[in-house]
Amino acid sequence: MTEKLDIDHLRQWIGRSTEATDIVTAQLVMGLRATLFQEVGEPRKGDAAPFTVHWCLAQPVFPMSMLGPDGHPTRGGFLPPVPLPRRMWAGGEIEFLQPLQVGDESTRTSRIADVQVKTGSTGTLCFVSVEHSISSPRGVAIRERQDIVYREMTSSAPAGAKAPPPPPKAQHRETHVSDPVLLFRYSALTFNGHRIHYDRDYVTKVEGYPGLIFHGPLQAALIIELAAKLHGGEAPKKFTYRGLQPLFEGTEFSVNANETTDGMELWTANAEGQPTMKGTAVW
Ligand SMILES: C/C(=C\C(=O)SCCNC(=O)CCNC(=O)[C@H](O)C(C)(C)COP(=O)(O)OP(=O)(O)OC[C@H]1O[C@@H](n2cnc3c(N)ncnc32)[C@H](O)[C@@H]1OP(=O)(O)O)C(=O)O
Repeated sequence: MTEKLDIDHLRQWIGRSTEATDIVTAQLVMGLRATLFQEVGEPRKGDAAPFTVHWCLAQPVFPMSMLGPDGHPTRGGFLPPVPLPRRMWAGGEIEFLQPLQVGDESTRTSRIADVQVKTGSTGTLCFVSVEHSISSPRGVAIRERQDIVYREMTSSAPAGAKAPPPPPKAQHRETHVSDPVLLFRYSALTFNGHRIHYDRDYVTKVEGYPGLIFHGPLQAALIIELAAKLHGGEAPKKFTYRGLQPLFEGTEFSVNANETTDGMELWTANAEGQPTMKGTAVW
């Protein structure tokens, strides 16, 4: 049973802000490269880190006694106390201004930008948008908006679910396997205690999904790295993305790109070739 959503109360969180600082270490860069299927190498001070290393930096650390049932910090601190039980990373927009480097001290300033309730095909959704600005000693490195969605506990497939369309064709495709060890490594790198990524009993019996869920930011990170690789190693100026459906453990998945007149359309897809996250990159 879900508590009633008091949107006026939740919107009082808009404008709250927080700041945290961390250092881009060579060890972190090696771990992230390995998790992004890149050559690990021997990163040295001043070497560029993977483009989304900031998602591993200065993550909130709370004692075990302050965690909620899903493994995230109890809501109602920086994030509003949304009473819907199932949290997901919905999407966002990132502007890359300059790369973070090994040895950088980086500060992230975060602000709750919006809280909205919507009705989707899967039930009630509450979106919380958080804006972040990430700086390095050379100035602002990244600006982004992250959309987090909280979902009610619905039983099954979206109402009126139809047969999926044919999988989209890709000019560029990389395939990997969504091994639970990969998910565990990314949870560890991001100090993300969310049980849906590593606790199979919890994700299937409590949240009702068929298996462990691949992180949204890990899909986005792989997409961004592919975009940059296809564009001479340069991160897009702007990347806008949205999670469409969960990607589950244990299957092959792909990272895909099509060049367009303005940049690239990119997506991750499950073993059936159906997109699970899609994004647009412009340079
Ligand atoms: C880290 C971390 C957690 C994770 O990584 S969780 C894993 C990654 N995330 C996902 O797998 C989410 C995949 N997406 C979905 O499952 C569905 O898209 C979702 C979010 C359940 C919504 O599906 P619905 O079918 O119920 O929604 P509709 O398509 O009918 O849309 C209803 C309105 O909501 C807006 N909307 C939908 N999706 C998004 C989105 N991704 N971002 C922003 N807004 C979205 C849509 O535009 C509709 O709005 P209207 O104004 O047109 O009504 C961790 O926890 O840390």
